[in-house]
Amino acid sequence: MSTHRPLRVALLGAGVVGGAVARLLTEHADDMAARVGAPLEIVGIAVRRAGRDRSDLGVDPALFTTDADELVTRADVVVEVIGGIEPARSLILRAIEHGASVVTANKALLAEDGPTLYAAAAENGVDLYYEAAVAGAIPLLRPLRESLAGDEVTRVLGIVNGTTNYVLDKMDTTGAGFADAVEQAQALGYAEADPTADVEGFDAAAKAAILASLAFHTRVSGTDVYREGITEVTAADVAAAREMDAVVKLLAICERSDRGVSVRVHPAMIPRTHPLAGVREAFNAVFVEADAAGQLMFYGKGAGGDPTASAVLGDIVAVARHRVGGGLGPGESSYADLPILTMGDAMTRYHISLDVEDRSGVLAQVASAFAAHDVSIETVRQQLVPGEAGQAARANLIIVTHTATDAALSSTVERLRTLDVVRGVNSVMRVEGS
Ligand SMILES: NC(=O)C1=CN([C@@H]2O[C@H](COP(=O)(O)OP(=O)(O)OC[C@H]3O[C@@H](n4cnc5c(N)ncnc54)[C@H](O)[C@@H]3O)[C@@H](O)[C@H]2O)C=CC1
Ligand SMILES: N[C@@H](CC=O)C(=O)O
Ligand code: NA
Repeated sequence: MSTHRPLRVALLGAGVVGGAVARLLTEHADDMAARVGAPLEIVGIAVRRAGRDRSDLGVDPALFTTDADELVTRADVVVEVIGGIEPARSLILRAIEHGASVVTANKALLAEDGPTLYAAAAENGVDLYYEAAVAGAIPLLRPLRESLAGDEVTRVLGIVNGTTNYVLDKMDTTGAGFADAVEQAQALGYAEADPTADVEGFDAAAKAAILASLAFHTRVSGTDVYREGITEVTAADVAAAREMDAVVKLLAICERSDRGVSVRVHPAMIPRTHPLAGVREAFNAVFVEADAAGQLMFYGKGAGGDPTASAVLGDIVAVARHRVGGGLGPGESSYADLPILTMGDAMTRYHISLDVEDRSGVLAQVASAFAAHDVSIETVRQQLVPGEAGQAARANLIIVTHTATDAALSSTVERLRTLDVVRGVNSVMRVEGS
């Protein structure tokens, strides 16, 4: 039995994640004490509104407070799960200045201003842990920060947003509409307080920034990440992918080359045979490629109260152990300071669907637009579109390119738009994973 004094834990937020943390911390109190070497005592739970019935959490109602500023000054470990930039940032900094170690799930804040928090933690000799911030329950950041610290990571590629994966999966498998699928994801506790962060790709971009920073020992913020969400993905895009035996996924791609670091988040078609294509509902999956380790794959629940709380609890145990036994976990590592490349430099492939006139010379004109930008075509498929009486015959051209820079590919599309024989560009989507 440990003789160490109880460690005081302050919880900021009792929403989807905070509620699950409070409940699990209480239910597993004995096991947690044994693992840490000291009892963990919840000294307060900051909430926005007092008086709500929270009896389902199984914690003493006297612990709820609306005074988060005061609460953070009397804790050994502060767990921030309110989300957003402010007041989360000020509360974390105040907690650190008062000597508390911090556990947070707040990827938005880390991607916006992580270095300020890491510096404050280092200056005050406390831990700042955030495993839950990327891919929920999946142990991913600790492997990057610790297990792979001796290797050189070259690529991190994956599905890191549960809400958008859920939405795209429902659109593909049940033909659900976009808005209905988003509502379902919200009801299941996957979506952010404002689901715009999910569907516009901000959440995945924040996670990509955190992953790239850890993987490449370089500061990458959310604004360094090229971002496209899934709001422009149409049922026709999903159907076009199906025709190619592919699926549409929102991918986060962090790559290191001789020239620097490229970090992007956008929807892409991936072949159904690719392991990421089988990632359903709100699950996440991330591939990591490292020089010596080769390919690694991480898979599991990336969103939801209990799965996210699992990662938070793991971090609480880690930082509490340091309180008992001494020492600190690794801090920020940004020594490599690699240049951040633009999206134009990224190497990718395009799937382009064109509405063209069905007459001689059309293919040659289209092909010349690709050649002009040194973009090589992998496949071309033509489908005749039944024309209306008296109108010129039309065809749908579906072109998949070989790999080229995104700048060359997007210039090619611009050129295609100017051709007389091209009546319209129906859709353009990147292709990854083959
Ligand atoms: N829900 C999920 O699946 C995951 C969430 N996260 C992150 O965890 C954090 C929390 O997310 P959720 O629990 O889903 O959000 P939520 O909206 O369910 O909970 C946040 C809670 O904080 C409370 N709150 C807001 N301002 C406050 C303040 N000043 N003082 C005290 N309480 C305040 C809100 O009333 C709400 O109950 C966010 O940073 C989110 O990005 C991370 C991974 C997964
Ligand atoms: N809203 C996020 C929650 C986890 O980070 C998601 O849908 O993945
Ligand atoms: Na995680």
